[in-house]
Amino acid sequence: MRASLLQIAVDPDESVESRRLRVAALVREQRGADLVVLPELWPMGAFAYELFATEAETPDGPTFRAMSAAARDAGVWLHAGSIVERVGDGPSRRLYNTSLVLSPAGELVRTYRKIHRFGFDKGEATLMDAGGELVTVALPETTIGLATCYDLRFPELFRGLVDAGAHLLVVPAGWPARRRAHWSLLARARAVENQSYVLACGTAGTHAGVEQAGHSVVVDPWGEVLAEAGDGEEVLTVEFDPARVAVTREQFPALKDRRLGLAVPPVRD
Ligand SMILES: O=C(O)CCC(=O)C(=O)O
Repeated sequence: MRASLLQIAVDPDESVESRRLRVAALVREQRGADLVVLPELWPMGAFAYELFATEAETPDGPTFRAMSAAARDAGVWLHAGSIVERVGDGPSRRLYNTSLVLSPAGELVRTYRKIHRFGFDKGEATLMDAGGELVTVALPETTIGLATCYDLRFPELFRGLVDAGAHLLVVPAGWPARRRAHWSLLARARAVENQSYVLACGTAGTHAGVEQAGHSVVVDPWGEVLAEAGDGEEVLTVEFDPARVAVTREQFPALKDRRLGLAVPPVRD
């Protein structure tokens, strides 16, 4: 299986529409890949909070239309990263950080609304609503499980995806450079503990004053880094055998030793 991770530079001097056209052209260049992955909120940037409302769109909006045509022209499965999804209008309007997965025919196959919102008492955590549903997608070669950026810090989400049949965990992100070490460490941890491939695709550049970590990475089910990007915009292409997940889980069957339902001891003073 061949995957291309497009580590897009998100800089404020490029308009959202120009970036969409540029990214669509990059996706078209990936003909021959089985899966192409884009980062989180690449149209405007994960920290461009002031653009969330104005650039919010529905899952069949301008980003989908541009990516649909590009996926079809390239004949690839496309994890199109995430958009700010708008649901409803007026006072009842809601926003979600929503990933889109498209088939090689350009159809929208599944969406995933980011479950863990980042920012504590500001930013995404206050501007967006949280998703509540684990999402997997069956591709011809393997089953992928979806997570987004800050989700990477929550191992129980990934264990849920594995229980739902995922062999390959796809994590689009807009991770800041300041915590790059966490990004690399957590991507490997999620791969090792879940005996799964991890494809983690971040952004490059600086937007809203936040330098992005880059260093998109592909980790195999043994925790080995198969490929890692640098700091700038880059296409990271990697070939791997999805069957290695089943082999790893059989040869080192740690997942079978899980002890579920352990009683929580009472709190003592
Ligand atoms: O967890 C982190 O350090 C970064 C998370 C983040 O930037 C995001 O979810 O947008």
